[in-house]
Amino acid sequence: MLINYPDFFKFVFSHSPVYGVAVNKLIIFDFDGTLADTRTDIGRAVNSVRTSYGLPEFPMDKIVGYVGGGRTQLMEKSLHDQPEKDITEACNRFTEYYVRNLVVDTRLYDGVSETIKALWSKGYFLAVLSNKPGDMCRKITAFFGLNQYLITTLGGGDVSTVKPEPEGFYEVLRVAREKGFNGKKENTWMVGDHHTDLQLALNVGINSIFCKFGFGSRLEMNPDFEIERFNEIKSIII
Ligand SMILES: O=C(O)COP(=O)(O)O
Repeated sequence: MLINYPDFFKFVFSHSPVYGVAVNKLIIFDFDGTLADTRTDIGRAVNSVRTSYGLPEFPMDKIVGYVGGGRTQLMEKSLHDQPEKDITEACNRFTEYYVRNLVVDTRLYDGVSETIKALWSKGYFLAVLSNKPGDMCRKITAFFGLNQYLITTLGGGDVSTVKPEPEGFYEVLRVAREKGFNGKKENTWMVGDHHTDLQLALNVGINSIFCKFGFGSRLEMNPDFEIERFNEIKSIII
């Protein structure tokens, strides 16, 4: 692996208590609709499942409205007109297509790489907590070169529940503490585009930032902050 030395030293210094820099912020990002616009690739994978059952394709915007609660829920909603279905089998068909086509049209939103790097350079602990299956999430974050900045990337299947249940958050917190995070809940942020992200933040008592550029819906949830562009996170947190 090639080490970028200026970045490496920035990390060591900023994450080392020896140098007296406070290591006190944990920022947890949702994935779909927050870091990446994954709509088209998810949509194609869903339609591949529908056609495998002999069903007509759904328009993308309809499918996008079903994303957010993880793969099982996505399959249940996307096959609501197929009475005879085995959801486990449908999930397998979805996975089989999607793992081979994870990053065809998927793109990071503007400012994501640069902002993640800036937050990491400050010594903050960064993590991804998604309802998307964890192995798929990690493949995409790796593809975009984000893994080096993340203490962990957790998704569906890594813990037994999905957001807004708090289990995934507590696992991220455990990893962060193990790596030296010494802050409190008021120094912890959930950044997402979906009501499950905002509900999770409320459930565990951390700050929330709602990404208006994403494709999720906030429903009746009230985030602490809203952003139009990803890089606005810097002015809120730094
Ligand atoms: O795949 C989903 O259902 C949603 O994934 P997300 O939590 O990263 O938005």
